[in-house]
Amino acid sequence: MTVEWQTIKEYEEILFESTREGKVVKITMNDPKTHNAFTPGMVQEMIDAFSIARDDAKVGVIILTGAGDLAFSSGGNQKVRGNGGYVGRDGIARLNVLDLQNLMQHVPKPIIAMVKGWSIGGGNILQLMADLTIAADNAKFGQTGPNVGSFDAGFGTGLLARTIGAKRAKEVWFMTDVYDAQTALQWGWVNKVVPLADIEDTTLAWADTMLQKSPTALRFIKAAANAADNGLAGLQQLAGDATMLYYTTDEAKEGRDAFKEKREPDFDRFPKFP
Ligand SMILES: CC(C)(COP(=O)(O)OP(=O)(O)OC[C@H]1O[C@@H](n2cnc3c(N)ncnc32)[C@H](O)[C@@H]1OP(=O)(O)O)[C@@H](O)C(=O)NCCC(=O)NCCSC(=O)c1cc(O)c2ccccc2c1O
Repeated sequence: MTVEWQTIKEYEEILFESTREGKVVKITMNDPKTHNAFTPGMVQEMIDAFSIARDDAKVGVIILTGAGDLAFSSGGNQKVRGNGGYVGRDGIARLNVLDLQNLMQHVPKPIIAMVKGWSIGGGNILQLMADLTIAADNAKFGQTGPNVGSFDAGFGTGLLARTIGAKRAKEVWFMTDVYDAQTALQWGWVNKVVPLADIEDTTLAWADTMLQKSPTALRFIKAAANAADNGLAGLQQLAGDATMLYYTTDEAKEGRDAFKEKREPDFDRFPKFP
């Protein structure tokens, strides 16, 4: 089925669109001539788009994908790699994809990676950071770091090991082989494999299902799923969500209002639940 996408904001290196009356947004890495390799500029644009999606209370699900049918992403653009990182329009070398990885874990809404073709290097780590992955039957997964003088020893190694198992993660990094979609499915690297022609419909069907669920429940499940692995940062996320909920209660409002009204708070009337 053809889906109508509306542009939310114009960028140079990504597309940022919405459908379902703004409830589902799609961020598309848009440089098909390099298999959607990312530059610092493209990463900065994705950070901006994810931040907009995070702040928009209408948005329930975020899709991350690559332009065209041949690639999700081939990772960091080696043609702009300098010394100490990837060099952006400002001439500064940086690894700002690490900021994007963190943001993807902090955005309190489900992120679906919609993977067609190559999912390689840092691109594959972005699909790993997504909460769910729908892969087309032409998808190919792998890490190339040791071939090109790079590695991601953070989420790219640790989260991969937690996702597909330590032995398999080490194989992926040490051997730098390419794995097809069925193998990725069997290893728990992706959630579902569908024919290429069906991938957008399937991804939207999953998004539609999640839109029917309690957004607060999904928010806490995402935070809880990441909390133990992320130490105090994971606890901070979960605790921040709890504080946000607490602020909506009459009990918390009483504390705020008493301060503003220069009186003692009356917390005695609130139940002490078991
Ligand atoms: C992905 C491929 C296996 C596809 O091979 P294929 O034969 O199908 O296509 P071509 O090789 O002919 O590619 C077509 C066209 O695209 C250009 N291209 C492909 N990938 C990149 C890339 N990553 N950067 C720049 N350009 C790319 C290619 O040169 C061709 O254009 P021409 O004009 O030259 O014809 C194969 O392309 C491939 O292996 N690509 C490289 C994959 C790779 O090594 N990626 C980088 C890994 S490192 C990384 O991503 C990374 C990024 C970070 O930001 C990190 C941050 C912190 C820690 C670690 C990081 C990290 O590891």
